[in-house]
Amino acid sequence: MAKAYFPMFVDISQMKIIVVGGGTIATRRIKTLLQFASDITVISPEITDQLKKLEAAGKIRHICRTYQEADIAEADMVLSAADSSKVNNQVAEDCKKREYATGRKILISIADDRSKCDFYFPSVIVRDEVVIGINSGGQDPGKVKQVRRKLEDVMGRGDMM
Ligand SMILES: C[C@@]1(CC(=O)O)C2=NC(=C\c3[nH]c(c(CCC(=O)O)c3CC(=O)O)Cc3[nH]c(c(CC(=O)O)c3CCC(=O)O)/C=C3\N/C(=C\2)[C@@H](CCC(=O)O)[C@]3(C)CC(=O)O)/[C@H]1CCC(=O)O
Ligand SMILES: NC(=O)c1ccc[n+]([C@@H]2O[C@H](COP(=O)([O-])OP(=O)(O)OC[C@H]3O[C@@H](n4cnc5c(N)ncnc54)[C@H](O)[C@@H]3O)[C@@H](O)[C@H]2O)c1
Repeated sequence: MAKAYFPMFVDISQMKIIVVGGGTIATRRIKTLLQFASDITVISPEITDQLKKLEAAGKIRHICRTYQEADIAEADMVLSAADSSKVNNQVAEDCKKREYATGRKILISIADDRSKCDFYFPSVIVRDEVVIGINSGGQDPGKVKQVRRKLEDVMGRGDMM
């Protein structure tokens, strides 16, 4: 592997998480995050039916409009998964600007540009008290998905995946 990333298991249960975009990728990641976090706000003019259900169940908040800079002001973690590299890029820049102004770290993941990610969103399997995170250092997310499926075949599929 060219550059392997260390799998650091972090407590995100108290983190304020902002997700920009409410499409396929945002939905997949929010479903993963909900196993570990509860303060998740989605900023998006449109969201998937699955996200609508999660909002109706009180699991997430939804702000129904396009992204604005102020949205990331209090965030601990920001995921940007809009279908516009201009928007995703703007989110990354605003987070860096905010970090510089406050000296407070914001963990950033930008879905269409690995070079702007502070961390890589892992593929996750949770079985009882065991959490497995899979990652390819940004090299091959498709292979990561294959490995996750093979592991699930061996372990049996959980309810969440
Ligand atoms: C693990 C998983 C978690 C999740 O997303 O939940 C994940 N990607 C998954 C799937 C997937 N991603 C892509 C495809 C279609 C192509 C293919 O088949 O290969 C598929 C397959 C599919 O969707 O079926 C394309 C893609 N991915 C990235 C870029 C941009 C770039 O590389 O710069 C592009 C081009 C996008 C474009 O077109 O613009 C970037 C990232 N994707 C990451 C995570 C981070 C690195 C993790 C690692 O490498 O280990 C990283 C760097 C950053 C981040 O986003 O945090 C999830 C599998 C979950 C599961 O199924 O278990
Ligand atoms: N990292 C990965 O695993 C991976 C895999 C495939 C695609 N991608 C990339 O992820 C991004 C999203 O893909 P998708 O399939 O979820 O797209 P999608 O079309 O399903 O969803 C895009 C969402 O962004 C929202 N949006 C658009 N403009 C916005 C704005 N200004 N502010 C807030 N929200 C806005 C839309 O309303 C929609 O909800 C794309 O850039 C794609 O290239 C990443």
